[in-house]
Order: sequence, then C-alpha cells, then structure tokens
Amino acid sequence: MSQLVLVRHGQSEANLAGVFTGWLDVPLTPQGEAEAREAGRRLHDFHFDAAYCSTLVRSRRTLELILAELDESSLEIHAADALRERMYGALQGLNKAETIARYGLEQVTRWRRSYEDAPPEGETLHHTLDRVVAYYNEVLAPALRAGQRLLVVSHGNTLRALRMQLEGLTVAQVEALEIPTGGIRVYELNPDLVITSMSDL
Ligand SMILES: O=C(O)[C@@H](CO)OP(=O)(O)O
Repeated sequence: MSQLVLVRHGQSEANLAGVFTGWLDVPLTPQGEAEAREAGRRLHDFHFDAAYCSTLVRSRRTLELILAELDESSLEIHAADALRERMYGALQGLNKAETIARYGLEQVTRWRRSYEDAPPEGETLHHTLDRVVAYYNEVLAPALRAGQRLLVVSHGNTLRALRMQLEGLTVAQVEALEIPTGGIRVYELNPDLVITSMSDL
C-alpha cells in the first residue's frame, strides 16, 4: 500500500506580516520552525522512501526540520519549481489588510481564493493546478505505483490545487478550502492509485 503525505510549510515571515507571498523567498519565523518540528513529531510513526519540496526556502526548511525530527536526514530531497506557491503577480509583497482597504474584501477574496480569476499578472489556481498535477503525474505517481511512501512539503494554494485533483473537489469546495501552516494530510492509495483512505493528522 503506497502512502502520500502532504504538509504545508510552517509560518513564514510574510505570513506573520500579513503580506502576499507567492514566489517571494522568505524564511520561516521561529513559530514556523516550531510548527515544522511539531509536524515531524506527529509523523513519528511514519517512514518515507522519498521526500519532495518546492524550490522556496520555507518549504525546504520545513522538510529538513521534519526529516531531522524523524531521524531521516539522510533521505534525498527532491526540490521542484512545480511545487512552488501560486505566483501572486503584482500582489506579491503587498500587505493584505491594506489591499483589502484599497480594493475591497470581495475583490481581494476573489484574487485569493477564486479558481479561475487571476491576481493581476499572477497565476490562476487553475494554472497552478495544471503544473502541480503534471508534476504529480510525471514524478509522484510512478513512485506511488511502485509502492513508495512519499512526503511532500509545499504551499497553501499549491496544496489546495493538488487536493482538488486528488479528492475530486468541486470549484466551490476548493474555493472554501483553507490549509493551516504545518497542516498534514495523509492518503493511502492502492496500486491503481485509487485513494483508499485520507485524513488530516
Ligand atoms: O501569500 C500567499 O502566497 C498565500 C499563502 O501564504 O496567501 P493566501 O492564503 O492569501 O493565498
């Protein structure tokens, strides 16, 4: 039985400051590092064959802290651009509260959570889904078919997109889905990659 564990990185400096992040490469806060270690502790019964993160430092550091907690620091890390956060375009670096004050909550909520509306010069969640699902199909699915247990540390919107695909969520469901920093989702899959169980840890 193969296993896929998805983890959102711990709190970043931009999360703490309430700033749109996207592809900005910001570090974890001390609380974010603690959330990563806590995720590692919650995963203490798990063993992984391969570990994946994005090419952004908050994702990689979270993965390293989890592996250290599991005494699996020797596991090779695969870092991929395809697992990066949704690109937030012109919103990157802007304060979220100030952006709401300027453009209104309805518009900002659409930019943040809509499936098809792109933030100015940014990616739609639909586009993020296309690139992350392509990575799943090309890299993760063959390893899962071989019976491996995979740990993937990625980002809030990237994981919303991947969960939409894996769990068959509707547009309304993915638009309402919020994933906390350090949040863990566990899937078991049969050899045909049909999900046989899924739960938050
Ligand atoms: O700023 C971002 O890149 C994301 C995740 O931190 O924020 P939001 O939840 O607003 O999409």
